[in-house]
Amino acid sequence: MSAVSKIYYGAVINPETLTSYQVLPRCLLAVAASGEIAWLVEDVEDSLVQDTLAQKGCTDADVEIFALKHGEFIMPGFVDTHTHAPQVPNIGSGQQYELLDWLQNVTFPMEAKFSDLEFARATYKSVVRRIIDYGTTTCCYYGTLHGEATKVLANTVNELGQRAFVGKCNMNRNSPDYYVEPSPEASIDATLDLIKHIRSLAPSTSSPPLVQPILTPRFAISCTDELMEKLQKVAAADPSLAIQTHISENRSEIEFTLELFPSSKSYAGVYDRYGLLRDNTILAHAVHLSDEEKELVKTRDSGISHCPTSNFNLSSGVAPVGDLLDRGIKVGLGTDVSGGFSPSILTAIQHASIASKVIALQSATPLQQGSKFAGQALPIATLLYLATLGGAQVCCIEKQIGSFAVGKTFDALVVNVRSDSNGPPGLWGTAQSMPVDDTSEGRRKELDGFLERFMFCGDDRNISRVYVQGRWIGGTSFRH
Ligand SMILES: Nc1nc2[nH]cnc2c(=O)[nH]1
Ligand SMILES: [Zn+2]
Repeated sequence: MSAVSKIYYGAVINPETLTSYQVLPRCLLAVAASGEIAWLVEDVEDSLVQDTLAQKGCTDADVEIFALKHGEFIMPGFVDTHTHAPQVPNIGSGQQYELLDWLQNVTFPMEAKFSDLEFARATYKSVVRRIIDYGTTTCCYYGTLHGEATKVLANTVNELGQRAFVGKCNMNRNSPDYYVEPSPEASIDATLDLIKHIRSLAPSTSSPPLVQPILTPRFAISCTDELMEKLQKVAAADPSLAIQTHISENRSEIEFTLELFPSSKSYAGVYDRYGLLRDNTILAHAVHLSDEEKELVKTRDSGISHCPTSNFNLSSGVAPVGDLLDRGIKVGLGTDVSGGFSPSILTAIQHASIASKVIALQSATPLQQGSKFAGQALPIATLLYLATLGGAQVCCIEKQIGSFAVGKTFDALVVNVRSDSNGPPGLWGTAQSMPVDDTSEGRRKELDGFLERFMFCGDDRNISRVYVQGRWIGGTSFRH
């Protein structure tokens, strides 16, 4: 690890498990020039900061110290495990449709426009900029079916410094004539070319690289058997290559999938048959999986991207996240723009909470023995985990990001709930002055309250700084 280049002093929120997180009102955290966390001391009184720095061999002269104000805190950046960059211009339109009609009437016409590289350049620049400023430090992006436009997306992400997985859609059937790949061969050639391009972007210093390729069969409906066989070969030849797709989002979609693949018993069975369910596979939605499919997903160690905003907006249903968690399946959050109408993971957190409450309200039976989450409202700790460390697990990068520990990289947000953030009024309260109860317990309680209110009524105005790999890349205080 390189020498310490920056020290942060102040309140830190650090996710630990699905049911716990650390609330650290006075933390000293050191970041190395390489972007890794060099050391972290959890509880340091103001009067002891200089002594602690001296003990760690740091003097004011050689490192920059950023002291947070009262009402500011640091937390890990958000992980969006599923979104569609080319659909951002469609946000807020088409909510009258369910999935299959929405794709035909709203989504495919917009995605087709990305054959124009100038349009792709201008749109992706503003899309990625906005997603960073919303606090997403790692994002799993679907591009369009166009290889060249998806290279533009990958280049843009790389230039703006976000951590991401970027894939082009494989889709050679059940799509309009103006927006479909001509053959399985053409689909695979463009995919391999994109993978090569993205891997060539990697600077040799960061491991894993900031931007990684991801195999992206749009969904089973849009891929012929022949294309699925070819995708299987690409995946088998490259076990480190991540995979993303949609699964079991909408009842008509499931019915059609089973018609198209009559030899598979289930939707998950289709992907499994083609070797596409593995530990680095991200499955978006999983609203209507059978128990047998959930067991298959668990056995393969694939992850689920829970996309509650989209699931409500396209009337797809409510994913049984508590049950998935009880089964030990990895779960993260996804915005699924523009099925979802917000690119903010904060909105996904809020809707994940509401979704879990809808399930809890509908659960007629008392909790089953051994179930920790099913049928219950998800607590703050779980929502925080899904948005950060859970998402990192789904992407198989939990050793690098998702929480703060020595050796992990500093992918973080500075959250500001002070009135000078211009954030939502609900957050103002006493954040400007000193804590009402200036004891260690009082400070912890207050910080916990700030976190909860940020998660439930905060927005991008409350995110003043966004860091990826130690580098300041966005937020309201960032000069664009
Ligand atoms: N929500 C959503 N589901 C899909 N299934 C196939 N394509 C899509 C898409 O673009 N969005
Ligand atoms: Zn999607």
